[in-house]
Amino acid sequence: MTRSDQLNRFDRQLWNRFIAIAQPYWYPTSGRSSATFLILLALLLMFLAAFLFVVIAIVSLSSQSIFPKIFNNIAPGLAQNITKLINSPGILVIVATLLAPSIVFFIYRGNLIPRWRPWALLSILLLLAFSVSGLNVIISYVARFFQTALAQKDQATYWRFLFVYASVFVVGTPIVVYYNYVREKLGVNWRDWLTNRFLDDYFSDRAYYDISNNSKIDNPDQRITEDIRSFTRTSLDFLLIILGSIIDLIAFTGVLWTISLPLVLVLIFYATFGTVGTILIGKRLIGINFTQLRREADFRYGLVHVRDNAESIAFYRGEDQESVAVKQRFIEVLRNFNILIGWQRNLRFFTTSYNYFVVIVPALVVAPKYFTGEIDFGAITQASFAFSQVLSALSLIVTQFESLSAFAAGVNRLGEFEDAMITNAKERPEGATTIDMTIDSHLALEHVTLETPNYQKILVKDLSLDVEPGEGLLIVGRSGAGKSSLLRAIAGLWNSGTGKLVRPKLEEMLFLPQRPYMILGTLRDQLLYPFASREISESKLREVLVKVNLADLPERVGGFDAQLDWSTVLSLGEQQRLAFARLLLTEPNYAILDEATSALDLRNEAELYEQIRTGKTTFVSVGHRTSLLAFHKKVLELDGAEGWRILSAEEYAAQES
Ligand SMILES: Nc1ncnc2c1ncn2[C@@H]1O[C@H](COP(=O)(O)OP(=O)(O)OP(=O)(O)O)[C@@H](O)[C@H]1O
Repeated sequence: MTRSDQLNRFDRQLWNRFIAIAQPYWYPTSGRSSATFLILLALLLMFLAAFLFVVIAIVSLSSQSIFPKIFNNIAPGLAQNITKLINSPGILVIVATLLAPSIVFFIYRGNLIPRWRPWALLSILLLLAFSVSGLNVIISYVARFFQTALAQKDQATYWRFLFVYASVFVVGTPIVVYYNYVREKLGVNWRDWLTNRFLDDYFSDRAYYDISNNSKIDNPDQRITEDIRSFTRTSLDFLLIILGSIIDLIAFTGVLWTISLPLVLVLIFYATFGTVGTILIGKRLIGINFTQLRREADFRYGLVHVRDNAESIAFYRGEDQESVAVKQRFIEVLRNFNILIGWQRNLRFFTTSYNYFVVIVPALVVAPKYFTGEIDFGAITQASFAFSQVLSALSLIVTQFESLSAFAAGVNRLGEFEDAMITNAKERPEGATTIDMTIDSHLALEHVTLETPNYQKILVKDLSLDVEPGEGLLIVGRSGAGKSSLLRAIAGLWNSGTGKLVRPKLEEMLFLPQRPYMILGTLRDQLLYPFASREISESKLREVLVKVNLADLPERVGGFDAQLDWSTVLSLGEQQRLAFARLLLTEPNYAILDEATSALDLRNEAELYEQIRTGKTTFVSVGHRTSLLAFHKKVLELDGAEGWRILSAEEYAAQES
């Protein structure tokens, strides 16, 4: 089965992924906990329905006893029905529906109390959802009464129910407004929680680095921003749509049943036909939506890439090519989008005609009853309304299929991303070995064979060496020989291969990568990076800037709290000197420098190394210049064909001269 076939389906994997992402906000995931979670949710619904009944009963009975005449005019029979229910065994069901969930929630309180906020918001939201559905039922009755009064020219009843109609809206407005507000609020809280969880996973165990090398996971940025936002929003929307549908189904099937039984049967047949038809026509949409999300993200990334590399592109005058490349990505977006709207069109042929017939079907079935005088005029409108309500409840898949398929695509993207972060994303072949890592006070490699992460190429074979404190090692070799890769292995970024690596804790080492890295932040943040919480006085910062020949920098850029786009404002050499300033402030035991002075003139380079040599720091450097020999005792030469040699600095200098 191909990957896109897998994405095309509503299946168990999709459900498991959905639960794995959605559930932890509400209930911890482990073992069979998703069954517990779903049961708790169902119990909450039952509890709220019973609770709402109690509230309505109290309000109705007390209104009836205070204003019996008005109440019986507006809601004939309501108080009697409630009293009948209270006096029947039905009351036991209601009491049980209130008690059982309370007991179960009490038993599971350990897992629920820390998550009280989402559950409280959800309870309010569900109560409001019940109220909105209840309002719809009330409106259907009130409209029926005043339309019948209209047809019968019964003025008094007409005005009375028109007034009731208006009052229902007055009560309904805040309910509907708050229903939407609480839904958004819960959506935001959930997004907040889920985004932070994904960010934590993304930054732990260097998952962001491994994912950047993982060809399956495109555009993690979009997954964390857009995909999570639409996930939380749409999940809540679906929950409420499903719940609303169930309530409507129960309430309006009752209404419909009292008007016409055949209509209920026609309805069930019609809805089943619609659902099956929609799934058959629409199932391709999930895969197409998945591709659409990816293409949109690729297109946006194309533009971000141009922004990040604006100067290089401008020097090369690469506009034409960049524009073609970006437009090509946009063409891909549109190509898939055209397929998407083609399938949406096919689906809509079906759903639109399906929806048109909703108006005709009840009229066909109910009108003869009106002509024979079996039902009143208002019942026709009420039947149509109830029919369309129940039908849309039963046709959930028909009406929601497009958004459901987009949602499924989003769930797959997030699920895949989460799997990659948790399993730590390295695409390792079966039986692949890794280099052992041991923490000690010195740096040493014992019989290390280092391979590229995908195990396609051996970079260096059976390498053993020792870098004692104060000694210093210079790694040389032609371009592509594996010098930077060896540093990556020391840092623990790469570990494909065999052998043993001994090194101090990472806190005692500082790596300066080949391309100086400038963070988004102030000059002070820049200097303190990556240990931003240290308290270092401004005079100390100035002292260090003097040492790296950047004494005038604070004045030039507007002080230590200036925020600039540092990687464009500073020259490459200035960025390298700033990186050295970090080194001087951190004073690590080992400094690992990957051509960290390549953009500097010889004098500046020598001065920087000199500054550090006076401290306690030992160097491991990669570089091509023989001038660096003065600061290192040993030289490791990689020949680019898995071989290596260790020489003293003097031997290497003699060989080069
Ligand atoms: N993420 C990666 N996956 C697979 N191979 C890689 C990856 N990164 C680099 N390589 C390959 O590993 C080899 C060694 O790369 P490395 O960056 O260590 O070279 P280097 O000796 O530092 O070169 P230079 O002096 O040009 O910086 C190269 O052939 C490179 O193409």
